[in-house]
Amino acid sequence: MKKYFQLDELGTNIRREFVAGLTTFLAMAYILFVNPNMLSETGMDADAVFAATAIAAAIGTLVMGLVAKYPVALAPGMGLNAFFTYTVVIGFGIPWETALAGVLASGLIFIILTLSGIREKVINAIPSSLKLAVGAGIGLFIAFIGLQNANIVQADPSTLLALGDITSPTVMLAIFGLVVSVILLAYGVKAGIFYGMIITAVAGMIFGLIQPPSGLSGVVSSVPSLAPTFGQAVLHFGEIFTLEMLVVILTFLFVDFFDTAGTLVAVASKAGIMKDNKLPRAGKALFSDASATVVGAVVGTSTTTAYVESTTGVSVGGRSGLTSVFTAGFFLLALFFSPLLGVVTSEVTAPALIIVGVLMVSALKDIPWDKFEIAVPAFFTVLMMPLTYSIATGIAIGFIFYPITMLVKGRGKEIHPIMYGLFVIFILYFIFLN
Ligand SMILES: Nc1nc2[nH]cnc2c(=O)[nH]1
Repeated sequence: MKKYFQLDELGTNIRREFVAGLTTFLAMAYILFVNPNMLSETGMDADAVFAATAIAAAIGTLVMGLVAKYPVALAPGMGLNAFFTYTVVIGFGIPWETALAGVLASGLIFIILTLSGIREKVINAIPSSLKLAVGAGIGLFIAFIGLQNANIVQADPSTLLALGDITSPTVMLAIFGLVVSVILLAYGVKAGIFYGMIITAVAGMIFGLIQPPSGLSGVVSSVPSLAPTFGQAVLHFGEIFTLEMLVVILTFLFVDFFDTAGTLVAVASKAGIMKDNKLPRAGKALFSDASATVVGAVVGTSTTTAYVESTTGVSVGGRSGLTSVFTAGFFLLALFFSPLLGVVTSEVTAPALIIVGVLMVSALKDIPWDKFEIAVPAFFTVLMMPLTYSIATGIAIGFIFYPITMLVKGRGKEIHPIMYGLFVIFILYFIFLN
């Protein structure tokens, strides 16, 4: 096992990979509750979606760990589950079974794109400064998710966003967790984020903000049935051949493509596994991601994708695919211990998400801000991710500016032809999206 995962070469060990796998799992565990909650608004069975979420995450993450050997975990994405629920099913009135068939189609197209090597070529054509910007933007995005989940920031009718009610006990618990985790990390404790989560959960139980598990039934439960959602995507595959579904499928494809590319680069840079600004084994990592979407659609969930939360595991030392194998194992275990996961509330995970933001924005220091032609696309890439609540939209806006500023500054020769292609595709994306 040590040899297969090259633990010695990567300067890691089984214990550290285990803590990393558990940390990533805990940072992502909220999806086990958020996803069924959201998708059930379409009429899907919440218990089946819970099981589908855990199974899709476990299989996708296991393949990523074993085949691509990346410390990257996967689960149904928060951007695309919202698009699936609120735009496709509730907005367009498309039945969830057909929408799920659309997810399946996008996953299959992805596999074809990956096998043809197109995805890998696109990722490698992105200039290093924009790759850094993507990583930093994802950092802001994930910190924003954390701040929002913990209600440290909240919606405001006049300014869109404002500070939340920081005197509310649950918000105070999240802030307590944040301060504890920051102090542990400042002292150099590698698993500071993980210990911070445990301390926050225990404090939450002591102060009555988190329900402690009671008795055996509060800890273990049977695996919910997948029957209501399993295979519906396949059964309804014949319904995707409409113009409306074509737009839906292309959106699934587009968002997943760039979200995954940005996330893989961000996590790989953080883990120090990028070589010459390129992703080693990129094809395998992309294939793992694409097949996870297919598995997810078949069992009953919207697009499964590489999670930015994987950086929490990397930040406690996770470097190899073994981290992912452990994370996958926890997702499988979660199927049996679903009541226990109630302890991992958003107040417990929020500090981790916010601190990961701190760690990820460090990429900003390597962007040449004194070069206006780079500063502009990098700035929009970073800023628009949290503001539009979409990694893919941030990338699209930033990448539209890149050839414009580079050409005007007389640096046209340095632009990779693929970046021109993306310029056109992103403009078309915005035209047809609206
Ligand atoms: N990269 C990524 N990470 C996430 N974490 C939660 N949701 C998402 C998502 O949609 N994309």
